[in-house]
Amino acid sequence: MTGPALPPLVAPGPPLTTEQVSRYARHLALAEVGEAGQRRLLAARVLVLGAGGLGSPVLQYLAAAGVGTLGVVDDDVVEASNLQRQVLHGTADVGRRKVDSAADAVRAIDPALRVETHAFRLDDANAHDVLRGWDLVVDGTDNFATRYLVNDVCAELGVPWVWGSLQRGHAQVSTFWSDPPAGEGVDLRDVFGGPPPDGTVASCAVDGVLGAVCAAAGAAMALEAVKLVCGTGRTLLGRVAVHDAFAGTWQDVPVRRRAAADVPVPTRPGPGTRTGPDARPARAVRSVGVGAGTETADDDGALSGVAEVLRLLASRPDVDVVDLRDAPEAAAAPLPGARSVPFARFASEQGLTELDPDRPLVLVCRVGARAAHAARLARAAGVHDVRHLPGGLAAWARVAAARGA
Ligand SMILES: Nc1ncnc2c1ncn2[C@@H]1O[C@H](COP(=O)(O)OP(=O)(O)OP(=O)(O)O)[C@@H](O)[C@H]1O
Repeated sequence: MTGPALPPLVAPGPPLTTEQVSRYARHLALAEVGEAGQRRLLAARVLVLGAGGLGSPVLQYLAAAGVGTLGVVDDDVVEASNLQRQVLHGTADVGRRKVDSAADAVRAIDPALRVETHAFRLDDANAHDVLRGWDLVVDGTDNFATRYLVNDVCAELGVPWVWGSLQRGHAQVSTFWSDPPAGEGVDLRDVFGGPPPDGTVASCAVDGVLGAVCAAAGAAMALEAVKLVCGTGRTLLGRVAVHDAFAGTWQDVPVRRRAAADVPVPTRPGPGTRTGPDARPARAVRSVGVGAGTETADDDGALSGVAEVLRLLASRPDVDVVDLRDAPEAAAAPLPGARSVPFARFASEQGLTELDPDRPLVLVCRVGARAAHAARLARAAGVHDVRHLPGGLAAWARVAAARGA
């Protein structure tokens, strides 16, 4: 499945100079970019939110690609613990404002580019002013409040935006545009409803993140920006690309515009939620974030605890108990009797079509978010009896550790 062919976001700028012909020779050799595409890139205004793990590769590749005006918004300073993945910054930058370090890095790549820095936090009060006037927004921030703010303000302004999210060895990337010139408009609320309740999703600081996953996801986000600016290839509009770095896989999860009747709990005025591989109405959901940074929780089918899963495993051989953890997570505290299907595979089109709609399904993961999201996908795929374990297998892992498993 691919997204719609979209027209270019940006009109071509002036003819290329001799220097530019030389610098962008490898782009010019590509029919998909060519001279017109390069002139569009040079004329483009792209705002990058966050100069951290995702923002670093995004800014590097957009600068190298010749995006003429780059905006950078970040209110943070560089810390030593950032250097493992925030490759825009070096040891000498520790303590500097990230926007200053990022601007220097962009200018080192190409001093001819314009860089606009905003060393403050994007919030409700300034979002319209900050996001207005850009051709495209690329969000490399790390929190739900900012993502949903960006989603809703971009929808109001009619601006497309590229989203990325990371956790541990997972990444998710997509393009959202509420009212695109071709294809169906979708936004973040179509995927996850709304932000999760506070404290339900662990941060990267707690959960860790593999540094190079930022590069994989950030490069995918930069690619989205290049395709949108040039009107070339197929973007991820209507799909979420789900990367499992430990498994070495990329999967596509289709996204559909939510039905008007499906109303979630939005943080700002707006319609409801809907996702999944078909157009049947989803159950009312409230959303949260996933193992990969974002998932959706669902009150339906919630099991009471690990003990209930163990009882089902012992007494109901007809129940399909699926462990959605990655192989390393599951290996640390295996759940005997459960079938292992890592979340990215489960959520893929192939994974969902392999489900038996008439077999009761129980979904478990590490902290509960992936299982809740997978439950929603499984129901949308037609499975009648789906249950999941809020809170995940953390309690089971403690038991396994105490037993010396
Ligand atoms: N609303 C916001 N406005 C401006 N910048 C933001 C906003 N929300 C997040 N950011 C920035 O987005 C970046 C996210 O990157 P990342 O998570 O890799 O970095 P980090 O917050 O430094 O990580 P860690 O929490 O591990 O120290 C951060 O630099 C953060 O300051």
